[in-house]
Order: sequence, then structure tokens, then C-alpha cells
Amino acid sequence: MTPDLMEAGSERLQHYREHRDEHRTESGGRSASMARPVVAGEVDVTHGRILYLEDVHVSFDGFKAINGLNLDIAPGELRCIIGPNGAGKTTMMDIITGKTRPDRGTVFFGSTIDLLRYNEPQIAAMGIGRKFQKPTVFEQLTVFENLELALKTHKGVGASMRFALNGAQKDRIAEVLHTIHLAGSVTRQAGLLSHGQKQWLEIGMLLVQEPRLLLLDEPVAGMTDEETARTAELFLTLKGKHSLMVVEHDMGFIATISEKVTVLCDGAVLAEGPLAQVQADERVIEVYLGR
Ligand SMILES: Nc1ncnc2c1ncn2[C@@H]1O[C@H](COP(=O)(O)OP(=O)(O)OP(=O)(O)O)[C@@H](O)[C@H]1O
Repeated sequence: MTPDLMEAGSERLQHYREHRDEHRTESGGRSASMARPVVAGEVDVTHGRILYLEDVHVSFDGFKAINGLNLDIAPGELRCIIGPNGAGKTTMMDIITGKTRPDRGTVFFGSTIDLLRYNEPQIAAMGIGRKFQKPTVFEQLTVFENLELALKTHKGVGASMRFALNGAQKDRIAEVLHTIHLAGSVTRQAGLLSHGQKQWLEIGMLLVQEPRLLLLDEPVAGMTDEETARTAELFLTLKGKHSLMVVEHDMGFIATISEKVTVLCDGAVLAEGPLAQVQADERVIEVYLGR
């Protein structure tokens, strides 16, 4: 790039920054299309939080699905979220990932990024990966091709397979293959994998994108005991390098991986702490564990 072009670019950026606030909407500046794209490296965790929710509310036709939710997650933490059916766990993840807009409240990624100003693709691109309960790998492609596609799509070259991976990208895929226990199945068609392997592959497809925060919805549902144990090992390996929020009903799995557990009920936090502590909480026993 020539110095002229660089100068013009930096002027445009400066102009955009100066006028950014003028584009904010009445609803607290939540016009996602006007938000400046954020790159994952910019997430400021110096205040000890990668995710921060305060007094979040969402109603669906008058029904309060999320009702004054407060939650924060530390960088590198592995947080387990439990709660009865309808507690608001999925809705909470929908809010964090930009799928659902809250009626009010604060949702921050690090201490500077107001997630309510961004849309779903922007939030994914800035480093929040989400894994839904059902695996959604590309069954006709090989394990390697699935990872390659996830990496290329994330890097913005679309779904094209024409672009060759560079050395660092190949290394990243090799590292992820090892992490998800699929290094021996590189050329295997994804459709031929077991349910557990498909789940790991989908987690791998998120990992190649190097997310800061991973939201995982019932990751061990339908897994064999052995697959569940390996998934626990996997999550313990990921902890520290990534922050993880795991929503799960399998209490054995929670007991293996958890440090701090948050119990949601009626759209708010009912209890929070070590598993043994929340399991002994009368309110928790009443609404959830004692059912
Ligand atoms: N789009 C929607 N329209 C109307 N009601 C909704 C909508 N999404 C969620 N709800 C309601 O909000 C409440 C919370 O639902 P949510 O799916 O978040 O709970 P959950 O804790 O994930 O439950 P589960 O453990 O069964 O998955 C439920 O009563 C649900 O019926």
C-alpha cells in the first residue's frame, strides 16, 4: 500500500471514530450494522471478566424468560450452567451471541465491548463461538475438510476451497485434530463418525477459529460414557486457553469438570458456587435437583 492510500485510510478511520456516536439509535446505540467490527485480540480482560451481564430482561409476549439476570465469567474460566427446563439457559446464550435482543440490561465482552451493539456474525467473528446441542458438521466432507472450511469461512474467504492454507493454518488444524482426538481420522468422512466424534469435530471447527469464549449447549447429550469422559478431559484441556460456558443436565459430567456452577431459574441466578454447595442449597433442591 502506498503512503497516500495509508493516509487516506487512516483519515477515514479517524472520521468514522469521531462520528460513530452520531449513528447510535434511540435504543442505546444498538444498531448492529453501524458497530465497528472488533477483532478477538482487542478484548480487554484487565478487569478480570471476559463476559459480564447485568440486570438483563427479555419477555416473549409478556412472559419473562430472562428476568434480572446478572452473571460474569473470568478469563479462562470453565463455568457450568444448570437449571430446570425453561429456566432461560438457551435464551441467555441467544442474548450473548446476538440472536435475541434483550429488552434492557448490559451485556459486555471484556470490559469495553458492548455486545448489544453487534449482530450475530460480528459477535462470532470477534471470538465468541457457540455449539448447539445437535452436531451440524458437513457429513459429505472429511474431518480435515470440515476444519479447513471452518477456518477459511472464519477468515473471510467464503466457502471456497480454492485458497491454499498457509503453514500456520495447517499447524492450527493439526493441533486442533490432536486436541479433539481425531488425528487418526483426518481423511474419514464426517458422516461416518460416531455421535461423540461429530460433537468433537464441531468443537474443533470452533477451535480453529481461536475463540476467546465458547458457549456449549448440552455437549454430552447422547454420548456414551466413554465419550462423555473424553469430553470432560477435552474441556479441562481447553480451560485456561479459552473461557467456557457449558450448559448441561448431566450432573455426573458437571461434577467431573466444574469449579463454579450457576443455577438458573425463572430467568435469573438462583444460586452460584461449587457444585456441592449449590446441591445443598434448599432453594435449588426444591426447584431443580429434588424433582
Ligand atoms: N421465542 C420464544 N417465544 C416465546 N417463548 C419463548 C421463546 N424462547 C423461549 N421462550 C420461553 O422462555 C422460557 C425459557 O426458555 P429457554 O429455552 O431459554 O429455557 P432453557 O433453560 O434453555 O430450557 P431447556 O433446559 O428445556 O432447554 C421457556 O418458558 C420458553 O418456553
